[in-house]
Amino acid sequence: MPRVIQVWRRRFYVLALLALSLSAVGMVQLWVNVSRIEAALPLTSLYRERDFSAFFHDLTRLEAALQLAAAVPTEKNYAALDFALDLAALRQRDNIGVYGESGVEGLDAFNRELAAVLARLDTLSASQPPDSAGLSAELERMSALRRELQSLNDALFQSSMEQASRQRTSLGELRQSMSALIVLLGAFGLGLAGLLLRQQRSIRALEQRDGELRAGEAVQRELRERLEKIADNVPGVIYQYRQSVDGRSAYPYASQGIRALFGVSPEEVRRDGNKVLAAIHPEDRERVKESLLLSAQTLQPWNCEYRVARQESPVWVSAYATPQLEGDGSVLWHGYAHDVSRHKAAEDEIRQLAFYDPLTGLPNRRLLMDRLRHALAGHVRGQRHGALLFIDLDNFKTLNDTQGHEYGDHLLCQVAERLVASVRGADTVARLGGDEFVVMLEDLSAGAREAVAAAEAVGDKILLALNSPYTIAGREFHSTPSIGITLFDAADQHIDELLKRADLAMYQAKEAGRNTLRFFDPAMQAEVAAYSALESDLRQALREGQFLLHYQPQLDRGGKATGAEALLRWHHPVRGNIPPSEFIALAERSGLIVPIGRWVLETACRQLAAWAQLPDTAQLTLAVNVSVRQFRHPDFVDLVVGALDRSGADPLRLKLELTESLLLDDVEEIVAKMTRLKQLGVGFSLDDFGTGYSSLAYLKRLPIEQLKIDRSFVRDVLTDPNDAVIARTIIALGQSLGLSVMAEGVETEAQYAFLSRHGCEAFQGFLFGQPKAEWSLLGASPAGSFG
Ligand SMILES: Nc1nc2c(ncn2[C@@H]2O[C@H](COP(=O)(O)O[C@H]3[C@@H](O)[C@H](n4cnc5c(=O)[nH]c(N)nc54)O[C@@H]3COP(=O)(O)O)[C@@H](O)[C@H]2O)c(=O)[nH]1
Repeated sequence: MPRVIQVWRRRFYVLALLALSLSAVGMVQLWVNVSRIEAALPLTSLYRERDFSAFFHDLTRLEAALQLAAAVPTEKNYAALDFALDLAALRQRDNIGVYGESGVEGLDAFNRELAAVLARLDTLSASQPPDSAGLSAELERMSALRRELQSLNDALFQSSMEQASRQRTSLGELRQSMSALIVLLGAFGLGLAGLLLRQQRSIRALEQRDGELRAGEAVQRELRERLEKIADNVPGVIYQYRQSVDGRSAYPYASQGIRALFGVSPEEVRRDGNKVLAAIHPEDRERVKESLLLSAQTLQPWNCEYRVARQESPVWVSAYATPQLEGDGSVLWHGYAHDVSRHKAAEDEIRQLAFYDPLTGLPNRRLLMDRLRHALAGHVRGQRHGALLFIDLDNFKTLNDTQGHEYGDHLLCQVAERLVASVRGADTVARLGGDEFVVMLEDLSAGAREAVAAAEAVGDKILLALNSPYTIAGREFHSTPSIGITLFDAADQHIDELLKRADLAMYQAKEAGRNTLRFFDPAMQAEVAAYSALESDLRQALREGQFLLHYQPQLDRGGKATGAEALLRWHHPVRGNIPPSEFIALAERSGLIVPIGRWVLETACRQLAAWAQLPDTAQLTLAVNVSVRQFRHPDFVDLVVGALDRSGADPLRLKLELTESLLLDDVEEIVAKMTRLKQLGVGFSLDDFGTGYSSLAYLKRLPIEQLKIDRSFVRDVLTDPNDAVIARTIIALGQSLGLSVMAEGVETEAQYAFLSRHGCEAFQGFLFGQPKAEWSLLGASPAGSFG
């Protein structure tokens, strides 16, 4: 086979194969230029190559015979030449119509060779002598043969051309059918390849899906195991609970926690959930059932707290579950339940602390106010009355102070018990603090008169109960109460005011001689209203800076100024100057004394620091009044320290005036606070000495340096022998305790002389100067002497 054809064939196959395989993997579209390839189709079957070699063989033979006849022109050689010619002509004749298109080229070559041989044959014929008859005949025959060969050759050429033309036609047809076949094959191959590809893809997808499914299953298995592990390890139980339409219940799933919580295993309740219900405290069981039923009906989440009965103490369980309606009508809850006993206990404790008095266990002020608010909200205006009884023990502070706190605490607890025993279970007995109790009576009666009678009856009962002797630590003790009563109905919306009314009535009872009860008199209402108005004015005064300080000089026996007392003044924008006696008590009761006292301290310290800059005032001390409530405030020491620091005042020049009433409460804490301030250099003076109750034992322990004789004794010191004795005793007491004694409210020279004669060393009063806004206005001489 010719090389070119072989190459073409190989290329075609390789190309076709490549195209098919590319198409099979979906990478290229099959495109085959058939017309190029068809030319290289195996035409060699039509190519009679061997026939041409036979021709050339004949020519070679003819050539040889020719050469021999030319060289040796014998008859024999001519005969051989004749035979060679004959043979060539014969073969030509046989093969006409056999050659294909490519055979034409071979035939051409053969004819060119043949023409050359025949030319030489003509030359040979012309060179032979004409007398050789046999030879001439032979030559004649050869010429005829030559002509025949020539014509045969022409015919052969013609036939070859026709044959070639036919072959071309059939080749064209073959090309077309081959193209169609190839296209068909290509298309089929493409389809097949696509199909294969698709199949391969689906197999791959299936394999992938299978892999994913397997992986998913593994993940799910792991997840399930993990969830079960979590569910079994969380404190509490995670469950599914089903209630069927026929009333049966079951736990299709319950974590292991169900054992600890309900004392049953998950297996036990898988088909029958009643064991869990049976474990619920009998008092809570119905409530649990009802709430479940409601959840099933409404398909709302179920949230319930209940107890699980235990031999020791019940366990509080908090359960939460969301219901889901099943196809068969049953309800399936997915839920979680856990032990909340500790939370409950903590809640109870917090509630107890927030709403109950730790000493007596009675409701505190907060709970009382809450119940009062509810009581008012529940009442229909004018239809039912209630009553508030404000109870204060008459001599509690004395008892507490002389006998100690424990004794006082015992008394308070016994009072609480007696109060509770004196009223109905629905009524409220509260302790506000200290020795103050409040009893709230509800639903007394529709009519005010009957309500008054009912409240009075309870009040009398309480009076009687609290008057009975108490036994504390084996000793008998007597205590009496003062009771203030006020009625309320739905019209009363201001619970603070209700308490104020009862409080005021209680003060009326105190003023009426104690150990009695008083009803709030509507005439007191004006006072209540005035108090309320004053309170809000005080707040405004603080905000708007309506306060100022006045200074009253304090002198030594020689009349030389040693310092001053800072006295608070309130310049009311409408009412003008309001004296402290009219608002200090209210400020104390409302708690406003704390911010007001803070302002006084800050201002006084700044004044001290300013005086320190001037020679005339640099040596002066400044006394500042401190109320009991202010001193008891936990931040009091820090407040003083802060005021000194901020102003730069010398602590040695600051004197705090405390009242005896301070000593009625928690002396230990008071001593500790005073000691801390004393260590900084701050001095203390005991104001209004002689008017209250002071235990000498405590007095000795206090880091005070001065006693101030109350001005009520000074006022009548010359006319009332008792006051004179008191004044002299205080002076003597001070001397024996190593304390200086100051007489306040000194208005006359005679008072001054008397007190001075009996050893009083320090003085303050109008005799030396009224309180003034500035030191310069006080009229002291440059040496600081007055009068
Ligand atoms: N907690 C605080 N209490 C304060 C403060 N400022 C004053 N007060 C207390 O108010 C009460 C009344 O005080 P005030 O009306 O200022 O009366 C003082 C003097 O003006 C008055 N005084 C002084 N000398 C005389 C006198 O010769 N005769 C006379 N009739 N009165 C006189 O005495 C009051 C000072 O008393 P005291 O404080 O006991 O030394 C009064 O209890 C003040 O303590 C404050 O900032 N905080």
